[in-house]
Amino acid sequence: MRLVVVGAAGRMGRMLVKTIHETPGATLSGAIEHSGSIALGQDAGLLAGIGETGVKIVDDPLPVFAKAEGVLDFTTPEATSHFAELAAQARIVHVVGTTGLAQADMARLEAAARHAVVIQSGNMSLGVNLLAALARKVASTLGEEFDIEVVEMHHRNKVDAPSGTALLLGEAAAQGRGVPLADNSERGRDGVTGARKPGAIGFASLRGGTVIGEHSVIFAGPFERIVLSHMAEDRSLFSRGAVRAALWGKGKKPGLYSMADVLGLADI
Ligand SMILES: NC(=O)C1=CN([C@@H]2O[C@H](COP(=O)(O)OP(=O)(O)OC[C@H]3O[C@@H](n4cnc5c(N)ncnc54)[C@H](OP(=O)(O)O)[C@@H]3O)[C@@H](O)[C@H]2O)C=CC1
Ligand SMILES: O=C(O)C1=N[C@H](C(=O)O)C[C@H](O)C1
Repeated sequence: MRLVVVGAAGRMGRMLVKTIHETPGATLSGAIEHSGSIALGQDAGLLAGIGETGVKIVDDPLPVFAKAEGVLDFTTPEATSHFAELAAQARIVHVVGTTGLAQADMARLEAAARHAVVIQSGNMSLGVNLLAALARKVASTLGEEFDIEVVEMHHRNKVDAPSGTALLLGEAAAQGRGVPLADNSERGRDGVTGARKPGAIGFASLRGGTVIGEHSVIFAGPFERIVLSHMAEDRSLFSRGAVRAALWGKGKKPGLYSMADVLGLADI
């Protein structure tokens, strides 16, 4: 499958280039960065530390998408909205790992998914998607006397909070409870907040150092706590998930899919 990496000079972009190189059935057919990026003109493989691939980083996605079958996108919400439109026009698989997506960005992905396969997830790892299924199950089993808190820690350069994964886990817990997350989430507590609202799902974000990604869903009840946790140990966890998603998406009907669909976890 011919794959393009957008944001090819980023932390995930470089990891994606490496993973494509290591994956049978996948080939790097293009690498995109924004105009003005200092990476333009560089070989994507050299930048990723795998040696020369002959694929130079360029800033015009149109001719690159026209020759590809899929695009792997871990960039920014604005860039992802733009790439969604272009990928839909080219009818190629769009794997979206970008987090911090607003409702309007999700609406653009939904519109693109009418014409092409879009696979979007705040976390591409097996472990986190399994954790989400477990959080849904635990939340559906316990009553409101168990308070739910989602805690995450990431590296100092992460720009969005709560993380996409924290929101995915919060959404799973809300589904388990049978309530909409939007009406029940408590974010960014500071000052005299008053007592915790019954039924709230709380979020707390820590930032520092080089932490790749750590998440816990805490169910705090009377005199006991259940803590479900996941720790990412290497970014290749996410890039391998993304390449697997692209290969899975090839030949599927247009639509908006999740990593749970790719991993066969949607029904558990
Ligand atoms: N779903 C998942 O499993 C995972 C999701 N992520 C998410 O992926 C995203 C990227 O993370 P990370 O790699 O750490 O971030 P980086 O900032 O390292 O990478 C993003 C890259 O995209 C580039 N970029 C920005 N705008 C454009 C554009 N218009 N066209 C092309 N390239 C562009 C940036 O360039 P420049 O730096 O010059 O601005 C940068 O090189 C984040 O939202 C993060 O949360 C991360 C890991 C796993
Ligand atoms: O920005 C990151 O690094 C990560 N972002 C994703 C998120 O927001 O959850 C996934 C992973 O935790 C790493």
